[in-house]
Amino acid sequence: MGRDRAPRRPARGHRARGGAVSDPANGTQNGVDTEPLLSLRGIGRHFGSGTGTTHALRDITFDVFPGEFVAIIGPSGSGKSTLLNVLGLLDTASEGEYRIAGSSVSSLSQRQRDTLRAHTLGFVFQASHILPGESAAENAALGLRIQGVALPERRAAVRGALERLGILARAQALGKNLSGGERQRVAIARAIATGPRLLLADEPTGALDSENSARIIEHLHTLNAEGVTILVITHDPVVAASATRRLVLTDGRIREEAGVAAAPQQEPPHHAALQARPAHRTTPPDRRPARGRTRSGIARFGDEILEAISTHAGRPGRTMMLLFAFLLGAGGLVGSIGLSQSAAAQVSQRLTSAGLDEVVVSSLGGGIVTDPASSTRIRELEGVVGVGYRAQVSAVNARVSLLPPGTVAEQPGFTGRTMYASAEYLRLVTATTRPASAPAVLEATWSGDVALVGAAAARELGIAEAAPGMRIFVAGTPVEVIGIITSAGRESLLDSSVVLSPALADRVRGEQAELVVRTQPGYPAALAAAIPPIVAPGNPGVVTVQTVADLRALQRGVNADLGTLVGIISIVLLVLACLSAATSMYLTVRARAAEIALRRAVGASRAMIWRMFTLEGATIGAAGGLAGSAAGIAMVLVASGVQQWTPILDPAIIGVGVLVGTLTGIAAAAYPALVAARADPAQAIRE
Ligand SMILES: Nc1ncnc2c1ncn2[C@@H]1O[C@H](COP(=O)(O)OP(=O)(O)OP(=O)(O)O)[C@@H](O)[C@H]1O
Repeated sequence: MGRDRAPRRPARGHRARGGAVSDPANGTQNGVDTEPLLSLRGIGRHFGSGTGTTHALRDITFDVFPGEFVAIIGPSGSGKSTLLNVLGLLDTASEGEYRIAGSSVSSLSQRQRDTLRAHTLGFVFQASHILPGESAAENAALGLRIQGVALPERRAAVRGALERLGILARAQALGKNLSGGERQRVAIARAIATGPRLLLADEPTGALDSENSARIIEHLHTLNAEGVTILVITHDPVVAASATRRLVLTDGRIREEAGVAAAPQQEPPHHAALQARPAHRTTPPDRRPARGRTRSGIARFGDEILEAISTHAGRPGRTMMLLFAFLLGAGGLVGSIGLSQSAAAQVSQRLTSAGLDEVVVSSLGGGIVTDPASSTRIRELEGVVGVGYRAQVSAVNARVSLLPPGTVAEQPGFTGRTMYASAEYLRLVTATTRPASAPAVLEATWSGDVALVGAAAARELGIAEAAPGMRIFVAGTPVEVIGIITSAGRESLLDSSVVLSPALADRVRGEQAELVVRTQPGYPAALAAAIPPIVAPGNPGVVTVQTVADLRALQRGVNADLGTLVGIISIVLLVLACLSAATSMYLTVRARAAEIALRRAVGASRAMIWRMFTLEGATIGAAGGLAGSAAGIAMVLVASGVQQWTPILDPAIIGVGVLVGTLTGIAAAAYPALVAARADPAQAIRE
């Protein structure tokens, strides 16, 4: 259907029903177009179902021929916008047949509909839907960008369109700085830059004063005179009067306004601008720009990335928030990887410094270890360099303070370690003291209750120097500080330790007593086997011997634990970053509904919209990842500096940060991009 025969293309004042088509072979008669550009037969559109059904359009039948200027008028709610959306392929009719240039739209794929919208149709909306952060020229180029038209052609077409609308001088002004009239002219420039055959305009003068309205009407007529078919929805009687044909919609039904054939010949009374309206042409010239050169896939992708970046630049507040979310995620990841690697290296370094020359002996209950005979027997074994003694004192037992307990209301608790150690132990771990003789004094039982204090412990306790009469209190007992450990040697914890003399052992209980046996290189394994029967001949099973080989297994365990911990922290941080970014992007999609609809209207496919938001996520994620890498590296450097570790920073970690940021950005954008791609443009354009 839709091919009712009529003798020739009606010049003006067509019937509302049964528009004419003749000569299907070429659609012309004597050089005059006879095939309708638009043909509607029995079109209906209803929303909802059952008793709540709204019939917005009912049995709409009419044709629009090339070169016509048709006004659709009607009261509010009569279905005008719905009709325009159906005509513009932003919405689909519930029933009837709609043909554009002879092709039934119901047989077209979504992609073909997008292409048809991009190349054949141009839209001008009541709210001009100008992108506020982009210049007038960039706004006008939107359709061409979506079509992938090469830059020189794009520039030329945009320049031509802006010039025709008399707004070239404002080409570089941002959309948000344009006046209402200027916006609408840019919107028309955007619509015509792609060289459409049909311009669909919804209340193009609705928000304008009479002077600006007159200019817009003039421009529409100039375009019409150049061959663009115009279909305009309007409440403005002047626009309606200037059309060559008027269709009236009432309650979703259409009728041709009686006696309109002569209407276009009359000059509208109060728009002087229209006096210059050119005569209506029957055969429009083909105004479509040559589309020989479109951008290659890579160049288009580059354009899309630039567009994503420019979108971020146009919304600095939101961009900073998103950037911060990704910065935290990627920074946490990079920082925790760097810190765990540095910490693992530190553990390795400790173990290496323990070297292959150490055996640690402990026993159940500790009695065997504390027996001086055990040390003497071990010392006699081949390969033994020395035997040192150490024992921990639990914090509960130690209660170290500078002033006697109870003399001041509250004393800060000492957070370091309290231990017993023999002078030989201090020598074996190569600790140094001031005075150098302090370790020997520590062991001499006649010296009474004395202690050595590590440099960091001394700072914490507020001890400047070991001096006669300088005391601390350990479990309420006054203890003289006889020296400061100036260098902790191989046992770095000594720095923050208080080392007590054995004379205190009867009042302050020690635990985990151990003998540290320093050996010649290569002896630990043999000594580990030899020591238990020597120190506990009757029951060697109560003796535990640890060598560095055991500690290496421990190191692997520690590294694995650190790795797991880092993994969990990183995943939590990334998930949080992803969730907060996804929320923000989802809100953005909602806020940009009109922009999405506009892009769909000028020909963007669903895939393009999906790509646009995904690229926005990827670019902000990559930027956040880069910033996060920098922050993470700074964190590792600062923490290592404070801990006096050697920072371990693999340069590849920057790449990891950027990659993880990008992937998180894509993941965050996935759902919002899908929502955007699926958005109903007809619905969004109303909002
Ligand atoms: N998505 C929708 N869901 C439900 N009802 C809808 C939807 N779109 C339009 N309608 C209804 O269809 C009818 C026609 O609406 P439409 O917006 O096309 O009218 P209009 O003539 O353009 O009105 P106005 O001049 O006020 O913009 C109205 O009753 C409207 O509420």
